[in-house]
Amino acid sequence: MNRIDLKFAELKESRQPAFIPFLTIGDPDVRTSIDIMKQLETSGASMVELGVPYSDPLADGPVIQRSSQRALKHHQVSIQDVMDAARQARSEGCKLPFILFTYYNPVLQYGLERIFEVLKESDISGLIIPDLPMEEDAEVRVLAEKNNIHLIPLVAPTSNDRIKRIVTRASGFVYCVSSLGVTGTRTQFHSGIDEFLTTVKEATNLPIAVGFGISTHEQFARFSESCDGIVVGSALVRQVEEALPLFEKESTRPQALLQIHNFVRELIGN
Ligand SMILES: O=P(O)(O)OC[C@@H](O)[C@@H](O)c1c[nH]c2ccccc12
Repeated sequence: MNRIDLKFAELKESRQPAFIPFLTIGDPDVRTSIDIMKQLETSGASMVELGVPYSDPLADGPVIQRSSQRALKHHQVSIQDVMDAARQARSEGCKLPFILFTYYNPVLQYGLERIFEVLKESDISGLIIPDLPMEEDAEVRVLAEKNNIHLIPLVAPTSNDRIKRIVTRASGFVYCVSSLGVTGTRTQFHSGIDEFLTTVKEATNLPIAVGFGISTHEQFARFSESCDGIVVGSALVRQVEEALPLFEKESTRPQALLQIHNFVRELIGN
């Protein structure tokens, strides 16, 4: 058990879905990311995916690609910087369960043994590595289990007979990708999305979360029926992008955070 399990159990009691935002840490700077993390908690987030900016985000659409470029424009934002940001947010009272979101290359460079020790020290409860295939995840899974960190797998509508194998090794929750292709807001999802979600739900006792393309309350409500959690990245990152000029001046930062608050309230329903 860790913060992620406790949060899902709490939400199950109140029959509410988890709202799981994704944020590129360091966009536009780490201090602002920490302020946004705290705002997200106030506004109703259940846990948060802390994105490590990456120069080659293959699975990301234009909004998150731009966000990574902004974060990396002025300075390197490493896995260590993101874990330090998580510690800082925690020390400032943020109680959200944290999920480190990173591509595999930076993990290998950081060091597999070391990353799990520091994740644990940083009170980060989950890890998502979108480009780590199940066939290569044995060593990572062993270290994750040893450190009580959930290695959260992604399953796609095309996973088909792999779904069973992926979910039997899952931990924390299963991240169901709603559509094929890259991240980014969408008006429609994969044609067999509902059957896909049912298949995953039937294959595991773990909570299932859905992500990719969700940006409106109507979409959020629709998936609240069949999923235990809903991930929203690009639509939120877009809000950060639009609020950049307000974040730049101390006097207008509260207005920037209020814009993010209003977006979240509209998305998840007041
Ligand atoms: O951005 P969207 O369409 O709301 O999807 C969530 C997504 O951003 C987040 O979970 C994520 C960011 N980068 C990724 C790469 C692969 C899979 C998922 C992700």
